[in-house]
Amino acid sequence: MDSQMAASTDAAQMVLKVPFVIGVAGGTASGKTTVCDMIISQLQNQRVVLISQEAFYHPLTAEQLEKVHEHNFDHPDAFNTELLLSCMEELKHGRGINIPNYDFKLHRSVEPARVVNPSDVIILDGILILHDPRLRDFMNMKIFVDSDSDVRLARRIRRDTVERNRNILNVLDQYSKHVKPGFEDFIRPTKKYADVIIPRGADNDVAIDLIVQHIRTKLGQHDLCKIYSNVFVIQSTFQIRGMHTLVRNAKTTKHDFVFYADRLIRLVVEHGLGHLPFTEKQIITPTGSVYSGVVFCKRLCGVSIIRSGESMENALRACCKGIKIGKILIHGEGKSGRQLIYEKLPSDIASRHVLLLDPVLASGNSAVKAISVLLSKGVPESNIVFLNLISAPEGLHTVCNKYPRLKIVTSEIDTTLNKDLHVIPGMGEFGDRYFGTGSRVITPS
Ligand SMILES: Nc1nc2c(ncn2[C@@H]2O[C@H](COP(=O)(O)OP(=O)(O)OP(=O)(O)O)[C@@H](O)[C@H]2O)c(=O)[nH]1
Ligand SMILES: O=P(O)(O)OC[C@H]1O[C@H](OP(=O)(O)OP(=O)(O)O)[C@H](O)[C@@H]1O
Ligand SMILES: O=c1cc[nH]c(=O)[nH]1
Repeated sequence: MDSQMAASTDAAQMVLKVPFVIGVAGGTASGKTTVCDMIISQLQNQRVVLISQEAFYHPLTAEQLEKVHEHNFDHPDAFNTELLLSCMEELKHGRGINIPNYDFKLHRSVEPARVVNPSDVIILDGILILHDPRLRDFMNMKIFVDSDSDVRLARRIRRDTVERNRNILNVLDQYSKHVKPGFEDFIRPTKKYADVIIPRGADNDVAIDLIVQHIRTKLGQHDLCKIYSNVFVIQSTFQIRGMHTLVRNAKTTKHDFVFYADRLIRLVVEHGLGHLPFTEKQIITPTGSVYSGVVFCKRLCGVSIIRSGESMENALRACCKGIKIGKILIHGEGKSGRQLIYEKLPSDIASRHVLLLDPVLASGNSAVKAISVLLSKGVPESNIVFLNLISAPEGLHTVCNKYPRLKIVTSEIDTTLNKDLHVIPGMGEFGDRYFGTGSRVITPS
């Protein structure tokens, strides 16, 4: 494969929509299926697929079939988790799959297999769906349906005797031998992995509404924001797209570039300030009424990465009167080497929240170096908000993996980097265009 093809394949991988995966666990007859159905029916205009862990039961051997009443269907070993993991890997990469069509009477899968197409949302449900850490790693949201055990037993008896035609004594025998111990030993312990625990199962409309709202928000976000909860992209509008169209255009004059870059920077700075802590305050308005408001965080400072980061200082000063701004100069050596050349930072920086300024996040090497300087001065990682105009996925992966507690605020996430580590589509050499020092146009490789 030539380098151009390799680059475009990489770019295609980057733009591939990663599904939002939800795991729904809970004891037998807790109402998992009903919760999933309610979520699906509320996510009307999304491509949603439900995959039940029950489809992945190992088929019973002839010997096991003879003693089916003694078989433990409530143990993690009863499931072919390796097969489920490989199915999830395929779906994650946008490829359709066939999953077993498990027959509960025959205790094995039957033809035809069920075809599952790539989807925006994948819901995995099952008693032990949160048990294997590798499966949990696929999930963006983990739910545990927590219903009263007496209610669950009553539902189970009704379901197995009325709907599945089973003998009540066998149902009770299976419950005390396997179902209850399986719940105590393996299912209940997975509750601690859940992001959301739904008490009263499907009767809890409020919890289900909140879950659906969260999923809708996540679906509207860039895939990287689904992966990294510390990445924030400012809400796109036609106005913002229009400004990006101007600054990204190679033909835009220096004057216009500076004008529109400044407008975008101002928006990013305002958004970034919104991530600082506030304290509540009530004031009296001229009408004599009480207004319940907030007071801005006072202990903050800016730090710009020279030279492009300095273009963001004016916007920060315009928003925060008299703010202290430190500087860091980093020299790039080859593709990954970064050396600190100079730093001048407020002496009490360790007790401040820091807005780190750099309009372009490319490989992330400069950012990692600058952040390590801040940490070495005693700034807590969670006190840093890194502000960008554009960010490449590679840089976001690098910074977020190394520093998961800082926040990154950006106005757009680009597609990829080219072999020279320029952001694609990007806006070229930001510093040269802003300060008028160059005329080089970067060609996509
Ligand atoms: N008797 C019997 N039980 C089985 C078999 N296969 C699975 N089970 C039981 O099915 C249960 C798993 O399904 P449940 O969690 O009850 O399924 P569900 O219908 O999705 O439950 P909710 O949606 O939460 O109401 C386990 O407790 C197993 O004991 C089988 O072939 N025979
Ligand atoms: O994520 P990275 O791959 O490290 O690249 C990003 C760095 O590149 C740009 O600076 P540049 O080196 O062009 O210097 P300048 O600001 O002086 O123009 C940008 O302002 C970042 O500091
Ligand atoms: O595309 C890029 C990459 C690094 N720095 C820039 O200014 N632009």
